[in-house]
Amino acid sequence: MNSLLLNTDGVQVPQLGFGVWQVPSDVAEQVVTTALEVGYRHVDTASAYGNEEGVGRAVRASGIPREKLFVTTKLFNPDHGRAEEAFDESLSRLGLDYVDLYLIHWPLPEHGTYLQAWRSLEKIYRQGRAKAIGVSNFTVETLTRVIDEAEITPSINQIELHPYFQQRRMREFHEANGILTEAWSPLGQGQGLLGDPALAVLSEKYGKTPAQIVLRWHIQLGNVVIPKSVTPARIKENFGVFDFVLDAEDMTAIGAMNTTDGRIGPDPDTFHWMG
Ligand SMILES: NC(=O)C1=CN([C@@H]2O[C@H](COP(=O)(O)OP(=O)(O)OC[C@H]3O[C@@H](n4cnc5c(N)ncnc54)[C@H](OP(=O)(O)O)[C@@H]3O)[C@@H](O)[C@H]2O)C=CC1
Ligand SMILES: O=C(O)C(=O)[C@@H](O)[C@H](O)C(=O)CO
Repeated sequence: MNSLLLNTDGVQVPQLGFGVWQVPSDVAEQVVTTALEVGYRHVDTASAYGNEEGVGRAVRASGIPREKLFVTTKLFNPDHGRAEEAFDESLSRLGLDYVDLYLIHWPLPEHGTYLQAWRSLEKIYRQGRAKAIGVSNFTVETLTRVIDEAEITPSINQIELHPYFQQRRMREFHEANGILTEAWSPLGQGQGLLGDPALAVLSEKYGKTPAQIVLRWHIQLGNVVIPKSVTPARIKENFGVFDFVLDAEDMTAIGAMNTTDGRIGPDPDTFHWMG
């Protein structure tokens, strides 16, 4: 399993993780248990997903030493002004003493509260209760403000990223600032992308499924990647991406799949969902 170094105190993140958006808490307990049995060591949840309890139960029952696991959760939008309390509530639902990564879920630029929230995350980090801190859905503009005005640069920005929406500008910005790019909806939510004829050609060439081709592309780009599945065979399939390498020509071919209107999820500049 590949790991990437974060910009904070030598903390490493397993490059392939397991996402649990839209998974009810009891199902999350089952599928995280399956994922940990398959070999995943990194789980991505959020307060907004309503499944931190199930994730925590699976993590605690796994028998895997806590330091070998990487658990991420996120500060939900209505909690920007009470981040320390919200963090305590997440820890308590997870039943853990610390998380490996705590993220601001959305920047909500019109509310102007993300810097205040970030200062609370810095405090949580200094207390050792989050081994690393980062953001999600931040744009060049909102990230620049954090970098310029806060003391700690976010270690990761988790953003929508898949072959139809490749986020080149954000990836370049992250690289220039020592921030890791983490891809959400990395399989395009399993919709049209996985049936694309270009992926069928590569699937045939490498003897790998379209999902494995896409995940391998993310790995070779240097993204942290967190596919979600509640299907045991797919959970296993998505982990099978470390035994082959896409050649440069095929990386370029997937690079050419980018579209100008490929976004599936909300636009961070205008998304103000309060739950
Ligand atoms: N920070 C943020 O704002 C956001 C973060 N996220 C995070 O990213 C994670 C992943 O993103 P998500 O939106 O869930 O979408 P993904 O791109 O991971 O796709 C998940 C969908 O693809 C299907 N699928 C999974 N594996 C395969 C496969 N091998 N073959 C065919 N279909 C497959 C799943 O079906 P099934 O489950 O039925 O097997 C599910 O419907 C989330 O779970 C969450 O942790 C997501 C959105 C926003
Ligand atoms: O999954 C997440 O982390 C999200 O933020 C999304 O659910 C997002 O809120 C959304 O897509 C709502 O439609």
